[in-house]
Amino acid sequence: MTDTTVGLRSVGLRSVGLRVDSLQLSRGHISWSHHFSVRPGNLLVLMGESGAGKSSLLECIGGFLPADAGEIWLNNQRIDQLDASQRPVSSLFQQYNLFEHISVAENLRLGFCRAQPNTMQWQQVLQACEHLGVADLLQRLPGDLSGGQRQRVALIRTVLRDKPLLLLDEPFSALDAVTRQIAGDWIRTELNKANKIAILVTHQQSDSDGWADQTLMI
Ligand SMILES: Nc1ncnc2c1ncn2[C@@H]1O[C@H](COP(=O)(O)OP(=O)(O)OP(=O)(O)O)[C@@H](O)[C@H]1O
Repeated sequence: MTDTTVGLRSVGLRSVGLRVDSLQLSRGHISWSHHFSVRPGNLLVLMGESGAGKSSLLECIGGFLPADAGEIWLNNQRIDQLDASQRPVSSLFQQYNLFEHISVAENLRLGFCRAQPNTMQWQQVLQACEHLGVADLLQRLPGDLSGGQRQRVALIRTVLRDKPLLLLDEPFSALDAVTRQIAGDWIRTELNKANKIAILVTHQQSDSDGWADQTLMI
């Protein structure tokens, strides 16, 4: 069994933020035990070799893989017993989750309640699109985008949704070095602005060096 125990001492058992408490999960004959916490506004970078269980942990926190034992608390609410659709979590998985039959703009709107962002929320989306270099793609279908463009669109939707916890599974894997830097800096800024928490899976030590408040190796 792989065991990750970090952070609880520094954050204490305060109820704000994310607390993953003696969480046990398994896949086939592999099992993991996780015990850590993350403060509001902070970014936890999750690293480990291929197959180590990084995506499995995100899937469990997101509600797509049931835990065998333990609890997950977010801002004073126990969330591990909620269905995935009810968890206050916004996830970016490796497949990017874009709907192919609707435009980029419509995909971005889907991140918001009844697909109707208010004026301020839509303004933030448009600013993010400018900043990340996808503003001229809004009327295209996802199938007409490159892998890196799709990834940035999905990242914008995931980060700007009105959810306090972001799960980002290799969000920069299709980006060149310059765009990666811009995207990482942008995530950091958005976390600080909205006091959100993010768990970001990566294979690059430089992502941890550049943006992490804490790093968890599994
Ligand atoms: N849907 C599944 N059904 C059964 N086993 C799975 C499933 N998904 C992953 N696994 C297994 O669980 C283990 C952990 O996989 P996981 O995808 O969590 O690792 P990872 O650290 O995210 O890997 P990578 O860096 O390659 O994305 C692996 O041994 C993998 O083969």
